[in-house]
Amino acid sequence: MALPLHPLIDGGLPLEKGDPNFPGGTLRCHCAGHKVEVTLGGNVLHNHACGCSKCWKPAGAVFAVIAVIPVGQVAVTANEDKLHVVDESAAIQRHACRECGVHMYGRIEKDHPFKGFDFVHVELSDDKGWQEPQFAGFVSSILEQGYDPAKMGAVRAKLRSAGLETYDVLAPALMDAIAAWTAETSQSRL
Ligand SMILES: N[C@@H](CCC(=O)N[C@@H](CS)C(=O)NCC(=O)O)C(=O)O
Ligand SMILES: [Zn+2]
Ligand SMILES: [Zn+2]
Repeated sequence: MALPLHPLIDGGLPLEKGDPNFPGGTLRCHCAGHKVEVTLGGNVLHNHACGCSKCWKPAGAVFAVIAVIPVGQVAVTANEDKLHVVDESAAIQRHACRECGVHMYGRIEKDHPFKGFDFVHVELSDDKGWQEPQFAGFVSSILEQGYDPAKMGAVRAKLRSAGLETYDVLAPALMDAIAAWTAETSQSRL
């Protein structure tokens, strides 16, 4: 059964590994001209598939592929005036191109365990060597967007066959980091 999930996951297994010495590269939006460009000064961390409704996905994809990178390694290098924040009330302020809708980077401005990291989609770059997706998160969230519940077993099996363990929030190491941050910040407020 063909089960398209995302071009980076569908196109041949196992996933091509990233280059540990990769120096970074440039992300470009989908506009034909006057593309928004974001230059990343290093490789990404915690790259993963995300099934949530808020992350940008290419046409036809069920999952987004999204990673984090320190804010200091992110620079908008062309056509910044085309960017707008998709949802000002979200923790992650997703800066998208007004014309093509592609999310160029997401930034957290409020107190949050991941503040200091930006969220980016490496598929917007032609450069090779980006860290490959490490796991699939928010998998059950695809149902909230109308995905057929009968296909969930096949979706999880396909993700696992690509080497991506599936979680309904994030992978344990990230959940631990969030919980430890919550404990630390609540104690400091006592
Ligand atoms: N089930 C919800 C989950 C949304 C969600 O919590 N997304 C995660 C992963 S990207 C998040 O950290 N969101 C924060 C935000 O969007 O600001 C949905 O699909 O909309
Ligand atoms: Zn665009
Ligand atoms: Zn998401």
